[in-house]
Amino acid sequence: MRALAVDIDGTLTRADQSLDPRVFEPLREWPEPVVIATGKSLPYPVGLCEFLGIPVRIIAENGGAVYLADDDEIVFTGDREAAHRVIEQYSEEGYSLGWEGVDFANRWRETELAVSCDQPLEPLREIAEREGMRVFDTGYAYHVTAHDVDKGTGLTNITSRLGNDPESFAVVGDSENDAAMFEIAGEAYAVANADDRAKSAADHITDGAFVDGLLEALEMIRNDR
Ligand SMILES: O=C(O)COP(=O)(O)O
Ligand SMILES: [Mg+2]
Repeated sequence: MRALAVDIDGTLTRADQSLDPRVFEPLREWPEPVVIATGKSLPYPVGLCEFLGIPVRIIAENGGAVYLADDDEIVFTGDREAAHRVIEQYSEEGYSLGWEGVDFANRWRETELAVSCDQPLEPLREIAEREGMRVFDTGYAYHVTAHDVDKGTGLTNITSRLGNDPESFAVVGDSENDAAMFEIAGEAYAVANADDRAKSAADHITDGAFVDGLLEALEMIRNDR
């Protein structure tokens, strides 16, 4: 059976972004390592692994922060200063990060910055490009991220530390921030609600959306043994 890397938003969640309780048992019982790969900052996937009751193996911040319980080390990559420069210029043009109240999207974020989808995307992309950065539109946030960081580099980092390779992983996700890991994994599944970029990088597109799609993918991965 392959090891597993799964995205959070759009893949383990329902349409309202709440965790679908059907993910608990299959992830707990998966016989190979399970990696939670997300654009969210570290506390979210750490908490998720702890509440699921699985070892903490995570790719956070779109690959900017990678932690493995196996060697108990966090590896950071990215260009936080450049992300700040992008947001500074974006603010000068009259826009903002856009999060209401306390900004939990960025509070613990260490290698990139995330802008609310309420804000305009095009000026953000233009400024990011000028600063040598890029923007991932996950459908849940716009992430200002360095070009040499993505969930694919995160997965490569994980596999080099686990002593296997990305080919030994099956991955499931829903958006353009998953595409890089889709391209290097042994098998890649986009759930039906995935964006076009994720769908075109995937080997399979599930019939079901959200966790219906995840469960369908897990069944196919099990049967492929
Ligand atoms: O943080 C986001 O924007 C999306 O998170 P995800 O990568 O878990 O879907
Ligand atoms: Mg997602």
